[in-house]
Amino acid sequence: MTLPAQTFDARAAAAALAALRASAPLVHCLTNQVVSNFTANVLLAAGAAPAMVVAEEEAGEFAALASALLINVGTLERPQAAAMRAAIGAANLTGTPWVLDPVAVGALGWRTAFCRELLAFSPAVIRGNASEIIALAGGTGAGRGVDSTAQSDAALEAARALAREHGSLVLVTGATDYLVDAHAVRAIAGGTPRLQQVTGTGCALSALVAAACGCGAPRMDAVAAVSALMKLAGERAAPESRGSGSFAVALLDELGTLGGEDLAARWFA
Ligand SMILES: Nc1ncnc2c1ncn2[C@@H]1O[C@H](COP(=O)(O)OP(=O)(O)OP(=O)(O)O)[C@@H](O)[C@H]1O
Ligand SMILES: Cc1ncsc1CCO
Ligand SMILES: [Mg+2]
Repeated sequence: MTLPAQTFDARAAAAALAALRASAPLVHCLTNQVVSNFTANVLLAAGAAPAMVVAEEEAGEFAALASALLINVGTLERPQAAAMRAAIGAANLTGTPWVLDPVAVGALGWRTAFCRELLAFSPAVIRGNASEIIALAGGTGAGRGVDSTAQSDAALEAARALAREHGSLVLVTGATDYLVDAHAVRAIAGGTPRLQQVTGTGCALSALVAAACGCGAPRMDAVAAVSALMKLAGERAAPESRGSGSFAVALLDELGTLGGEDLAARWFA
């Protein structure tokens, strides 16, 4: 049975965001072609340092010296799959935490099998929408392409099963984000549906999750912090913008401006 969700610790998250900004983690991104540039800009805005080192010949070398690694299968192709295996292998040898974003898992067979194979290599965090998390855990969660057809709370059982089996934290995103480990569920509510009208906000959040894993703060607090940061940046950007284009720009501005004290003021009960 799923545990009742508690709200997250906004003060601890605020401290974790400060630690992220202070440490400027170097995030190695093996991500999809659609969101690569946006992801790099989101990381920079939040105070991290992005690097997209994509060749199989270099991916292991770079993963070994990065603060954290992001694996996102959104536009997976065979050479990229080889680079991902190399990067994860090196990351696990050197203790670099890595994050899995299982884009469109459940909707497509090859990437579903690939992501299930990767679970054996213990991702620090799995971040996906509800359909992806349900499918990754073995359920019938096929979304509509890269989009979820389920609400995030429908994926809580699946998230807990993944957390238990693989020792990962799982962040299921949606109107409420749920951060799940084997013992607890923390809810981060808020944001704006506008976040779904710009491609790659979830993918870029997964990169921020990697930054959170590489910043030295307690992992649960740091991942909650970046979930809350994306939600609050969306809330602030929405009224400043005229449509998707200006929303994306305002979102980057807000990601760079908001600090831990803003998270605490928004969510501290
Ligand atoms: N209905 C909603 N209301 C508020 N925030 C939302 C809503 N749906 C998603 N979000 C937020 O949008 C961001 C992306 O989450 P989403 O679940 O859409 O990821 P995704 O489907 O993987 O996105 P993408 O594949 O485009 O990168 C998260 O910050 C999430 O909290
Ligand atoms: C639109 C799209 N197609 C493959 S990956 C991606 C980015 C959002 O997940
Ligand atoms: Mg996604």
